[in-house]
Amino acid sequence: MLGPHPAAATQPDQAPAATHVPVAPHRPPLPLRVGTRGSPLALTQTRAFLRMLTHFCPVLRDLEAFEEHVITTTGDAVQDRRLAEIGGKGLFSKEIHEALAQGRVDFAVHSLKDLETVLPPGVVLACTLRREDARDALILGPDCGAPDPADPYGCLPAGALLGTSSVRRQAQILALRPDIRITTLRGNVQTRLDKVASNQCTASLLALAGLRRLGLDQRASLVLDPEIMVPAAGQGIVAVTVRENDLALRELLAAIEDRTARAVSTAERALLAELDGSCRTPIGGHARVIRDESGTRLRLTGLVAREDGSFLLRRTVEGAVDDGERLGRALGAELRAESPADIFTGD
Ligand SMILES: NCc1[nH]cc(CCC(=O)O)c1CC(=O)O
Repeated sequence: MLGPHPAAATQPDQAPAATHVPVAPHRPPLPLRVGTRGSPLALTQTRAFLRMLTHFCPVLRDLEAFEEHVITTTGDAVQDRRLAEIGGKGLFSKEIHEALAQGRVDFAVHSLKDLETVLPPGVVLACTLRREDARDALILGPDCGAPDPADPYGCLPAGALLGTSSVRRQAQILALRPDIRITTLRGNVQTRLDKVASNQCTASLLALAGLRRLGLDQRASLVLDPEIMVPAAGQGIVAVTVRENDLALRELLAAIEDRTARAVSTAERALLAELDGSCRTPIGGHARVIRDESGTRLRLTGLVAREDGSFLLRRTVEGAVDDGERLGRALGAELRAESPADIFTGD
């Protein structure tokens, strides 16, 4: 039914200027085909983004304007092993970007934190959307005590079984509570909540952003201060990728970009790129735009740790809002210089 997509055709340069064929820059060929993962969170994010795009761009206010293409990624297909053991980057985006490069979809919506720092050739980050809360939340099961913000892990009984597949969360909690045991917990957000509720693990840690978007944030027993639990780079930000040469779509998407989200994600992703850890290296990155009497600036916190929590290094730097790339690189280099080398080589 689709046939060759109009975007694939080159503009006829033989069209005589006298005909004044209107080439409206904001009217891309329809339908626009959006690539997305099929998890409830991915679909919720994708549909919210399409609503926003429609609101911004009235020409798309047509039910036929979009076509949703659900693409299963390696990260979706593999549920029984720790992601860190599968190895490789872009586990949640590789197949989607193949579809983009091959012209099977026109753009793709992702959780920025699942997007590799170096995108495949010909693919660019078209826009970053306003950040939802970047913090992690503690999900407590029936064996836990009452949550106390002054002592966030005090509610976890000795030897509690924490369900997580994130080495970043694991390392940070073990640094404060070495008695805690870690068990791999994968699957979508609802599955993980169910495993805590049914006591298959004592507690878990999830991004508050995902819970909020799914309307499940009442399940967050306690939200962790980013100083206690440094979030992942890009956590809470939805990002859209597009073909580098699709200038019309890039222009459209750039217009709805949230500039603060771009500034913080540039810094966080530059930090991640500089550290170039394996996915077994616990790394956190969290930037904020600070506005006070001394002006507006970017504050970036980075974290490097050992998986077992026996080493944990956290540093914060500040700089100009538009200098995130340099700031992230500099902080990454500093953290790397101060960490034992084996953390990055995985020996
Ligand atoms: N791969 C898991 C993933 N990717 C993005 C989110 C949450 C939403 C976000 O960070 O924007 C989650 C779930 C979680 O970490 O709890």
